[in-house]
Amino acid sequence: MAEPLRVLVTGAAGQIAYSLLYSVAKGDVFGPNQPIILVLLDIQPMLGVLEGVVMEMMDCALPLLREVIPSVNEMEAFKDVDVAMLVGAMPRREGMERKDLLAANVKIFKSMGNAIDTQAKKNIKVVVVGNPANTNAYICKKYAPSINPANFTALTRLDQNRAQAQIAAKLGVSNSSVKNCVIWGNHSSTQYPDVNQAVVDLNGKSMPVREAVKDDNWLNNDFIKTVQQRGAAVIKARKLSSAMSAAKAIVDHVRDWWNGVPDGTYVSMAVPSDGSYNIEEGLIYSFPVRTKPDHTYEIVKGLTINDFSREKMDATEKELSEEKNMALSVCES
Ligand SMILES: NC(=O)C1=CN([C@@H]2O[C@H](COP(=O)(O)OP(=O)(O)OC[C@H]3O[C@@H](n4cnc5c(N)ncnc54)[C@H](O)[C@@H]3O)[C@@H](O)[C@H]2O)C=CC1
Ligand SMILES: O=C([O-])CC(=O)C(=O)O
Repeated sequence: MAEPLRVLVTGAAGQIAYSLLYSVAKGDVFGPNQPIILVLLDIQPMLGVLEGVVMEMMDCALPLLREVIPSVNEMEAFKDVDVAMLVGAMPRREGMERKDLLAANVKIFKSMGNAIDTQAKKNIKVVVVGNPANTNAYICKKYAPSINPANFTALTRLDQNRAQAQIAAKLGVSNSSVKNCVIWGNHSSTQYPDVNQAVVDLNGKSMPVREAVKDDNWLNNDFIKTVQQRGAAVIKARKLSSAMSAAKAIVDHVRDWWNGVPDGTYVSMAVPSDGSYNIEEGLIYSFPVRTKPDHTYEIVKGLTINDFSREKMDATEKELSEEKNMALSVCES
């Protein structure tokens, strides 16, 4: 069997982690032959809850789980980490936008960037989940200059899954029949869910989603708004933000990054822009990416962008650029 991977989950006493940890520990991300050591980081006041989570992880008696290490010490927790799932941050409540969390959360990611820079393995893979996820990932990357910037990503897979599920429900097909829905930009209400490249398997035949749905008005209006506002709708209903679906999306994101996706398909991840599609370089912007079995990815280039898409891609870029400037001034103050 392979050497154990050291996987860190922050916010480990919180609600997303409670759905995430079992899935990671039983092999849904790294596969059935990869043992793991789980490091669970939270803050001092949550230590009691964290200890309960550790007991439960132990009581699952999972074959791949070699060790569970609770921690409230950031520097210790990041030591030699291979993969970090950065969930720990304040969630929003009803009526807030995710960027309203910026002042409260962004300093957490500055401090984690420092810990990654000095403690983690140099090829660490990071997914930021805590909101505002893209901008927190930008700050984390900035404060870890010794790590390849491409190793910092933020989660927009939940948005992709939401888009895919809306299309599948509209067409009455299984979720797995729908492929290549793209999320552009920020994990916020300006994100642009784009089905122009998406395809669906219908009666054994692959066809463009637009052709199958035959309702451009729905695709260009209600569909986009539903995906953009889904997080807020869940908060309104549950009085808590999405947790089960967020955990599932983290599993999907890291599994596909680690293992690669089949030829001809791609997934959405917020990654540092390399200037593709004229998006400001360095911003953590959600693009379609092709992941590969060597744990790397490339942004899918050359997709046709019409005027409708361009306007929406630019609007979400503008928001990210503004968030970046606000975050930098918070971190420098
Ligand atoms: N990107 C995405 O798709 C999604 C992002 N989120 C975001 O994920 C974050 C976590 O959500 P929940 O688990 O529901 O929140 P929660 O409040 O249930 O748990 C957050 C946990 O993080 C811990 N924490 C706070 N500061 C920390 C620090 N410096 N180091 C380590 N742990 C720390 C808290 O003590 C708490 O246990 C929120 O910011 C939420 O908005 C939620 C859903 C989807
Ligand atoms: O909406 C929120 O605040 C939580 C989140 O990011 C989501 O569910 O997409």
